[in-house]
Amino acid sequence: MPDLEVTDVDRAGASGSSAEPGGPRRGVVSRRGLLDPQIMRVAAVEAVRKLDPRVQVKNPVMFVVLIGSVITLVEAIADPSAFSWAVTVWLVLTVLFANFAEAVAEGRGKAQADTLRRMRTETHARRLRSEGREERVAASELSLGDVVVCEAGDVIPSDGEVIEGAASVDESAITGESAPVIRESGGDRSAVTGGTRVLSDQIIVRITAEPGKTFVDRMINLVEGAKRRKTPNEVALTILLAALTIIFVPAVVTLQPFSMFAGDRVSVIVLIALLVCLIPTTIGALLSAIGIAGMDRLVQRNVLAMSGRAVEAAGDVQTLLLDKTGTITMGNRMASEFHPVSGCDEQELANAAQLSSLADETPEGRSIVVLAKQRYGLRGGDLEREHEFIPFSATTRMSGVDTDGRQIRKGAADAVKRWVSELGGSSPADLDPIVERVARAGATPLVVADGSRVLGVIELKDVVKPGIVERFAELRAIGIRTVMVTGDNPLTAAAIAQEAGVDDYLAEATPEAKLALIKAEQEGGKLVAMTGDGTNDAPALAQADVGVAMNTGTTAAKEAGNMVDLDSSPTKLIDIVEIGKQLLITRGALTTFSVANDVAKYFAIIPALFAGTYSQLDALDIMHLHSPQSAVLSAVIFNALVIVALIPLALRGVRFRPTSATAVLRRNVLIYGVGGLIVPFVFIKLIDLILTALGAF
Ligand SMILES: Nc1ncnc2c1ncn2[C@@H]1O[C@H](COP(=O)(O)OP(=O)(O)OP(=O)(O)O)[C@@H](O)[C@H]1O
Ligand SMILES: [K+]
Ligand SMILES: [Mg+2]
Repeated sequence: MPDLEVTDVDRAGASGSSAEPGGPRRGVVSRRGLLDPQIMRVAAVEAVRKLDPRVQVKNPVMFVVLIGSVITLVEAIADPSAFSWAVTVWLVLTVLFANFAEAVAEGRGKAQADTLRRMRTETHARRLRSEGREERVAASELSLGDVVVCEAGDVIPSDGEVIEGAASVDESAITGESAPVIRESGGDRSAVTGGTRVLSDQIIVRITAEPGKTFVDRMINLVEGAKRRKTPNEVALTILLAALTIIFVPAVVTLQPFSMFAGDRVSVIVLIALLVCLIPTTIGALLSAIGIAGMDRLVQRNVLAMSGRAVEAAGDVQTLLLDKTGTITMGNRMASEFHPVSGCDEQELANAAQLSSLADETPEGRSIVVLAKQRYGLRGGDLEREHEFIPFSATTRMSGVDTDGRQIRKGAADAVKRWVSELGGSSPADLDPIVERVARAGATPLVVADGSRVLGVIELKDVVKPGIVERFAELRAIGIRTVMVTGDNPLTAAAIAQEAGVDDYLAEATPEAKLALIKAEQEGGKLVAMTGDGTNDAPALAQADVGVAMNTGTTAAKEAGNMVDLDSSPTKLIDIVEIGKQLLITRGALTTFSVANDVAKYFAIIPALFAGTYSQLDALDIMHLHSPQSAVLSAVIFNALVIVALIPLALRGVRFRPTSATAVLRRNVLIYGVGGLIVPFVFIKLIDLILTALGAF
């Protein structure tokens, strides 16, 4: 049983200190920079491997370029010329550059996956047989429902739920946080992760993960992008890009009759080069890199996103729901005082409170036993008679014991008062003022009743996590409304809501009420994020568009959400929203740039190509490129190089400042649209000059 001393350690661990602006801590997160030479080397090899048509066919734009390069290759072999070979080489390079962009984006994740794999190897477990005997097995042999013992020094062999005991655990291998955290049976902090290490005491853990499906396994899949699927937005954009590609095929092919009419047949090579310049290769090449890099940026901030869709949704979130206990507050509510009503003394209240909590495995229940024991000694003897425990549930908001003809209950004030009146009792006049006083101070009042007789109130203290007010103000600045939802009473909720600076709160919320609130917001057309840690948050986490579970939370919560915050920081959503917005803006900006670019290329090359044929086009030939062949090749080279030039932007994301959506849009159209129109003219001319100087054409 944990005593009061460990609490301080625990607070340090659960404090979500990442909310502080101090240096980042890293667990499995790779420290490598995105453009690290090692990652670049691996990516260069990957880029060649990705030439596989089965890979390419998933990206219609680049697939067309690949087919084009095969055709020009055949032409170059059949009728060799410096021009045909040059175009062929640059078309292949175009595809390679696109592959390279994707491979670099994947690089850091692959490195992290390797680190995680090393962590997973060769752990042993002490499995408990049903007769109570212990046996040593390899961690990989553990299956769902097995029960294992872990002692100080042991690595926890797989994911599980603590069913007995409490221990301090070093989770730094996963979270990078060096302060130990408490893991204990009952309540919202019972989940343990395979690969973390027990530092003190002993716990009995029931395995909750099937072999090969542990948290670390999922993390490996995730950072490696092995199971990455296109998000609906990406699919939609890919279809649009494919459509643009298809439209350009006839547009290019019909150039042939024009030139034939003038008695000057355009070669297949030129037509293909032209087509590649016109289709949206820039965004086609960088689209998946942008998505992968977004997920990677989240991992860098210790957030694991299980779906790319959630990351995108985060960019548009308007409402954030947070649960109170464990998310906004530290979450170890400790009994700090007994307040008897008149006609009852403190010892009687403490004894009843203790009796009702002896089997209450929640942190609240245990802290009540500790406080009562400190003041009046242990009263376990009362339970030698027949008894039945009533466990706490988020729906009844009560717990207690039936023993020796007595029914003792403790719980939320309204719940216990209702129970008392159902038994024909009534609450004493001084109860409400006590409850109110405790609640107004931001503490949680638990009313204790022995049958129909109310004895008094237990005060449970909790502390708001530091630094939260400022961060909620930031959320407000980017237009997100914060709502605290809690099972606690309205007065406590109001006090904590004010202290934390949330915009709104919902009190006495059952799991169903939390779920209903999310649905209501969503029906209003809003995207909703939810942050929570408890099993009672799980339905809401599953329903939310962005469900962020605290890593300190229960397995149920972590499985229900679509993101896990390894730092368990309630304000991590600010980072998540920022990364989501950045992802959407980056994709939009590069799409704008890409399309503007293609339009510009059209007007840069066509006049050069036909100036000799149709002299009317001379007026349009503002660039005066050296020759038609030089014009085409310059455009192809520019088209390939622009992909390389934009890789850093695609990976890092365009800079994000918290401003309104219209301001962002205006800025992007200006920079990336107008820029996209001008840049090709400048660089194609430059490349043309270089080619001419080299005496190429
Ligand atoms: N072990 C317990 N025994 C009896 N009553 C409890 C116990 N733990 C909590 N309660 C009461 O039940 C209420 C609801 O608890 P619940 O865990 O659903 O929500 P919460 O943790 O207070 O809020 P949040 O949803 O913000 O985490 C608490 O506010 C408290 O009054
Ligand atoms: K293009
Ligand atoms: Mg909770």
